[in-house]
Amino acid sequence: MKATLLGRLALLAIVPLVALLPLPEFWFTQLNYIGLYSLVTLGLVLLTGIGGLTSFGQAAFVGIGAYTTAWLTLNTELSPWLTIWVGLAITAASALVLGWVTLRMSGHYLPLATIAWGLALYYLMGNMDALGKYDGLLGVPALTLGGIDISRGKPFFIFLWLLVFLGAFALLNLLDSRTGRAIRALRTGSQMAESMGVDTLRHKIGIFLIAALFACVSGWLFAHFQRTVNPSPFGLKMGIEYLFMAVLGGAGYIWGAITGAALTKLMEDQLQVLLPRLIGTSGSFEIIVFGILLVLVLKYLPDGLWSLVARLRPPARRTGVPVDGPIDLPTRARPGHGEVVLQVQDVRKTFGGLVAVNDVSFEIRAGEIMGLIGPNGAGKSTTFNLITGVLAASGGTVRLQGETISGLRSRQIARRGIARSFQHVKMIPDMTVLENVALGAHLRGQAGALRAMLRLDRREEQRLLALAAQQLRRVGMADQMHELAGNLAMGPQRLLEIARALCADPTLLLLDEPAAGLRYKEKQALAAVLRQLRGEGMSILLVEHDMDLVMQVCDRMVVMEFGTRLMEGTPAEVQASPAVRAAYLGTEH
Ligand SMILES: Nc1ncnc2c1ncn2[C@@H]1O[C@H](COP(=O)(O)OP(=O)(O)OP(=O)(O)O)[C@@H](O)[C@H]1O
Repeated sequence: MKATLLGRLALLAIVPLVALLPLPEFWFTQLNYIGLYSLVTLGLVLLTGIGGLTSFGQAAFVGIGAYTTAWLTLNTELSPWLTIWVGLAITAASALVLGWVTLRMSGHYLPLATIAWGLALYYLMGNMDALGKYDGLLGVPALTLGGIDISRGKPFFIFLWLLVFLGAFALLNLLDSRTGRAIRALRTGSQMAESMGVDTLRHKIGIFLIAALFACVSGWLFAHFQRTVNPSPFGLKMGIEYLFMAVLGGAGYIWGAITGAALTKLMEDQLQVLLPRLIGTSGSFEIIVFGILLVLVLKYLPDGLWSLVARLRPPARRTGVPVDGPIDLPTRARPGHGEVVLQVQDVRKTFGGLVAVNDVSFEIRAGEIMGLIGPNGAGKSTTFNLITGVLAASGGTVRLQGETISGLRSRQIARRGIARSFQHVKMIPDMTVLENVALGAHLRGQAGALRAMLRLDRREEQRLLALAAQQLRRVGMADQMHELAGNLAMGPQRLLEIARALCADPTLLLLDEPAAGLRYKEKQALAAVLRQLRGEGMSILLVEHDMDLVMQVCDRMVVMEFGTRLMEGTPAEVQASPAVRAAYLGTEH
């Protein structure tokens, strides 16, 4: 922590020191453009590289910041120090509306909507008399601080780059937090994050908003730096160029944003001189080179140039937040041993004409492991998805401790005390095991994005990480907590999912084929963990194909066939049943 803080202070101190260097004015102008681009790409890294949402419309948000301050300072007495807030408010309102409409839909709606948005705003700026049409607005006043003009040269350089670094630190803080883990989970699709209680739509809109606000600040600075605004720097071409900068630098890395912005600006300048000379005619040929470069980077270095630097550093290891501190988080009231925890009553699911689950009923009691077995296509996963809210039931009721949960969304069900694992492990490979597990504790914290950015979340963060470490010890993975999750073998990956689910302090644990892909020893370790959890009073529903494991650990089991409940009984009763044997062998019974 201290090392990080010192490093950041050193970076901030370097800015005024660089300004003291006897560099030609031209270089400061270059660095100023790089800083302005970096502010936009920082937001894009969060949005696209980390959140997995593509926007071609960031230049339009830059335009809003620039035009707002230009128009207001030219037509009213407002100081630029006030117009920035107006620009931010307009940006926030447009980003919220755009995000709210498009982010609810999956697929390519956001990229398409941002293209439409970029084009619409470009033509709006170019056609409004009040905004000077395509000539724009001239004579934007200078930005002054204490009577000093800070809108050009070295003073602008210092102000701008301090903002760039502070913005980068805020984003780094954000990513290293409860909200940051939720944001990083967005790329894996919404199912896993929602089952941890994350409101994925809110988080998507949140990062879209943050990226737009970063772009707006860049536009505000740009208007006072250029002293004039016109639509061309805010068009779709520039929107694509910002995306190129983020991809080139490394869309998953905060420092990749600055790297990409710097390289693009420097290359652009060189190419604009060199290419017309080589070709013998003038034109924007650099765009062709950028296009080729983009293809090459995506093919050979999909994580961008910064990934080369990131590879040199040791795997992420948190030293700042101690993981053995007090946990001190509120816990759920536990049901008494033998009390009914889950009641599945006449649950039904149809897909068109197919009845995948046909009026199935069963109960799970506190402190027992219930197996849900059956041949392929019997309806186990569908039943699992009906309980966890991934699918809406066509009929029947599911109750958790007497409260009806059917019809609720999966994050609402998670809040009520059901935690789950996935048939195909869902985790974030470039986060550490500890961070992945801490994602399971999402609902046990409250700190939001702003608190995280300002580092006011440390007490809570310490508790969440201590809790994650405790659950990792519980499943025997204490030694691996600082490894990258992507490096784990299948056995530990399954245990990671169990530890993550346990972080939610669940009343009921639902495990979807946890033994799939495990070797014998790993299965034994899994069986030991399940028995230990039952010993601690946990109720577990186990959907599993591995009969050895099921017979070893389950107290009772429900057997399904063709969507219906074939029988329910102890492992011995199920094993002795001719009907079950026939179902598995595919013979008549
Ligand atoms: N989204 C869906 N749309 C249409 N049919 C579906 C859908 N999901 C499942 N089904 C069908 O419902 C039936 C039950 O499938 P389900 O995946 O629940 O079985 P399962 O017992 O979990 O099988 P497995 O052991 O192979 O995972 C199957 O016939 C399957 O093809």
